[in-house]
Amino acid sequence: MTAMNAPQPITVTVTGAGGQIGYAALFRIASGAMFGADQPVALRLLEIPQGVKGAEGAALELIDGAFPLLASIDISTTPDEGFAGTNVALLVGSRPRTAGMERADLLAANGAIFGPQGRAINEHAADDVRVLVVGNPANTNALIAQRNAPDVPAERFTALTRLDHNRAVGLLAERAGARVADISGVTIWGNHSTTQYPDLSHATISGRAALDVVGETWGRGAYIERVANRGAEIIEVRGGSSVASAANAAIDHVRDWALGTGEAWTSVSLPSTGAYGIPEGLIASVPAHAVDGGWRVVEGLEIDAFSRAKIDASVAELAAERDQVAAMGLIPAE
Ligand SMILES: NC(=O)C1=CN([C@@H]2O[C@H](COP(=O)(O)OP(=O)(O)OC[C@H]3O[C@@H](n4cnc5c(N)ncnc54)[C@H](O)[C@@H]3O)[C@@H](O)[C@H]2O)C=CC1
Ligand SMILES: O=C([O-])CC(=O)C(=O)O
Repeated sequence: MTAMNAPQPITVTVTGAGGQIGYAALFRIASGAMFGADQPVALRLLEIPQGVKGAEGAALELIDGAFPLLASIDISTTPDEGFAGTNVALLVGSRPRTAGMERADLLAANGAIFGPQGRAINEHAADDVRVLVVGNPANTNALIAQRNAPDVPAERFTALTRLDHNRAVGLLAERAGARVADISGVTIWGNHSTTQYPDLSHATISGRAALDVVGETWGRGAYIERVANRGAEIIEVRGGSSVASAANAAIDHVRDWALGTGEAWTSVSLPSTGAYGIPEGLIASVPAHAVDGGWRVVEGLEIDAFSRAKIDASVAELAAERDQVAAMGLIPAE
């Protein structure tokens, strides 16, 4: 018997769907991990011609998964089609850095991807579209997409620092011999890069100050380095960059955005409205609750001198990236 009031499917577009993170994410989205066990999803897989076979293969396997919540699968190679009517856009596909490439080359190559994608989202996505950028350099790619989508509210554009957040929580739990569920109040500030600041100042483990449990020497020293360089550690050990944990974090991010965080907070890269001294417009990681389908930055946290310097350094990197892409004409003038 068909359910009488089955909800309409939520349309999710995944770019780079033929790549590794796409492969790890699609099956979990289809299984209900993103919106819950009662919410159907329609998947749109957006690839470039070179990657389309990977997307086609994933689509064949999605059929073979016989997921009851999977309403449809469409594959496209143009952003206009790929974002048509989309409610959630996961921008995973991007140009990885290759040997000899300067950061400026990477920013230019990605500008050529995220500018047109931003414009296509502006023109063709659903009115309630929510965007999560995973492809690196994620924060600045998100800025490029957002600034090319002037009709979409700026706060609908976010970048992934949930993987950094989850790493920070996981490594703290391991060190303290605690359960992840007993940890709260961890924050990642700034850029998804090695300048990020994993901040334990307000974190607790079973109600005790985390810095008292693990000690300041570690919590404000080796811990920060470990979290900030975890991506490189994974590459060294696995021989390839994080895939399943990145897909997991992207799903956590969208699930919290859609369903809410309750009392807990998480870390999200959001367009700044000036909170905590972060220049307006930069897409920087902050502590946030999700309430009624929107992010609310956690207010009133005390920032001591150590934290201030760390936040400022990462935010300065974001400002420099913004200035570079502005100089290249990849974001429209203010
Ligand atoms: N923010 C974060 O925490 C993390 C970000 N990443 C980043 O995620 C990105 C994807 O990683 P993987 O899936 O492992 O890479 P991958 O190389 O396996 O897949 C990327 C896919 O994107 C496709 N693609 C490239 N340009 C595209 C475009 N214009 N439109 C649609 N598709 C396009 C490629 O054809 C390829 O299939 C990389 O930029 C990586 O650095 C990875 C881990 C964590
Ligand atoms: O470091 C990389 O290349 C991939 C990445 O963003 C991460 O693992 O955090």
